[in-house]
Formats: sequence, structure tokens, C-alpha cells
Amino acid sequence: MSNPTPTTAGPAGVEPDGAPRAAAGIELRGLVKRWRSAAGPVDAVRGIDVSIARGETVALLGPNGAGKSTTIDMMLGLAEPDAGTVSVFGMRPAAAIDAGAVGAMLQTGALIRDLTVRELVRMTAALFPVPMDVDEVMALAGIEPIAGQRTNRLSGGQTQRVRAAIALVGDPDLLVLDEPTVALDVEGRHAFWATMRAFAARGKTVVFATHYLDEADAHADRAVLMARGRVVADGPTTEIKARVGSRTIRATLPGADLPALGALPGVVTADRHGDAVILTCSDSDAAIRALLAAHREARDIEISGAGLEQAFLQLTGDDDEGERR
Ligand SMILES: Nc1ncnc2c1ncn2[C@@H]1O[C@H](COP(=O)(O)OP(=O)(O)OP(=O)(O)O)[C@@H](O)[C@H]1O
Repeated sequence: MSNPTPTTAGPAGVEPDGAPRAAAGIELRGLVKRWRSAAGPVDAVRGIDVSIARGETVALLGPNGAGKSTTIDMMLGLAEPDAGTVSVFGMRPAAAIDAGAVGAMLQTGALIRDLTVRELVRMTAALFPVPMDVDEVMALAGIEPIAGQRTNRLSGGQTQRVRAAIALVGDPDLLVLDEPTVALDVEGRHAFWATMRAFAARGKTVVFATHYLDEADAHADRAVLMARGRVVADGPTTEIKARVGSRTIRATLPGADLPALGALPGVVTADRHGDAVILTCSDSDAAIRALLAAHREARDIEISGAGLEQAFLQLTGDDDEGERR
């Protein structure tokens, strides 16, 4: 990964005609990236369009190799697109970084050794035009208790917290996180997301890639699902769940005729577990009415929404036809 190259784009936050860009968010337009390696070319990103408004928290979701990290690299100016454009608050990525508008926590990146945690955070703060107060960022990242510890004597979870503090200390308007909680245990994840929510609550824009679908569901306003270099779904997590269908009806119904249940209006599939039947529905309202009309004896009825995991598997499972909306 190379360092961002400075750009000669216009002054930070100002359009060529002099108008302020305060309202602009992140715009990815027609982005294409083909990596060339010894094993041959890899079409990592195959034409994606994503708009992220200021103040939004957006999760980039997708299986291994979907193109999430490549997209993040282009958003940060670390990789040059083969086609398309990236605009970060109206600027090219390198200009946005030069302006101190972007903080990032990528998958790799060691801490400078032989400094205390506080020294490292203070030193990093000095690199930014308008940094956060060092004590404030240490509190936000929960690293006050390890302020005096040497950076080479930290656990994996402590290292992640310090990396988070370093990403935050420039008080960026955009924070980009590539699978930030991979090394964290359950408690560490909880603390990490509390930090990020507190940061987002200051009106900041947060974009994160994750494999943890529950994290996207819990912490993002919106999820952009990628598979094989394309966007296969983009919307609020609730909308994505609704798009794939579905809700599930469970009911106790001994001796039920599964083919008949499967043929009820609004039902897509019918399965049995012991005396319980599980109906996957495209229209759970129609299905529940039909079920009760046909089987007054049905009891213990539960209706639940599909988890994001289920939505994700359905949306990314058969993506050969390309982008679907
Ligand atoms: N620097 C590179 N050189 C060559 N190929 C690359 C490079 N970076 C990524 N790739 C390839 O591009 C494709 C997309 O990778 P990318 O890391 O963007 O996906 P991802 O969705 O972030 O995956 P993961 O969840 O595993 O991190 C993969 O096939 C990967 O092997």
C-alpha cells in the first residue's frame, strides 16, 4: 500500500467557483479497479456508485474478496481507480487528507515503538491542523488507564484502542475503518463501538468495512453490500432485510401438510421441526391470515424478521447477473 500523494486540487473545502462545499459528502462514481499481479489481473471493483451523506454511518459488507478494502483504498487515495471518481467532501481524497478531514484505521499498521501511549497520541495530534484535545481523545478511546505504557507492551485489544485514538485525534470529518474489531473480544468490541458512536454523534461521517453483520445492523445507518466487486444492495439494514423477503412465521401445528402450507398466499417455503412449522414468507400478513383461516389449531405463533445474515447470504449468493437494486 502506498502513501497518499499530495494533490494540486483547489483549496480545501472550496469549489472551483469559490462556493463552499459544506454540504458535500462522499461520492464514489463509476469506480473500477483492476489489480495486476503475477497470477494475472483481478477485477476487484467493477463499477460502483455510492453516495454517503455527511454525518452518516455506513457499513461496507461483503464476503472475502468482495472489494471492500479496495474501495476503501480508493476512498483514501491509497489506490488510483482505473475508471471513475472519488470525491470526499468535494475534494479529491489526497486533498481531503491534506486538509486533515480524514482519519483511518486500516487492517494493518503497527504503532511506533518505544513511546508511551500518551506520547504517541500527543505526537500524532501535532501533525493535524485542528486536533482534538489529547486528554479528550484518550478518554473517548478508553486508553487513559494505559497512558503511561510503552506501545510495544500492549495487548492486541489495547493496540486496537490506541490505533482508534490515532485515527480520531485529528478530529476528522470522515473516519474510515477497515474491519476495525477483528482483534477484539466481545467486551473490546462493545467499548470500541461505544467510542465510535460517541464520535459519530458529533456529526461525523463514519464508513466501516466489517464481516460482523450484527455490527452493521447495530451501528450503521445504512449498509452497502458488495459481492465480486459490485454493489448488490444499498440501503438501511431494515430495508435490506425487507427486500429479501422476508419474515418467518413459526407455529406449533402437529401433523401439518407441508406442501399445502407452502402453497398458502405469501408463503415461500415451509419446513418442519418436530411439531413446529417454519414458514418463510414474502408477505407475512397474507400468510398469517391464510394460516389461521386454514388451521385454527395453530398455536405458539411467532413472526420474526430475517436477520441481516440471511439477507446477506441471499443477496450475495447468486450475483452473476451483476448489480441488483
Ligand atoms: N494489492 C493487490 N494486488 C493484487 N490483488 C489485490 C490487491 N488487493 C486486493 N486484491 C484482490 O482484489 C480482490 C478484492 O480484494 P479486497 O481486499 O478489496 O476485498 P475485501 O472485500 O476487502 O476482502 P476481505 O474481506 O477478505 O478483506 C481480491 O481478489 C484480492 O485478492
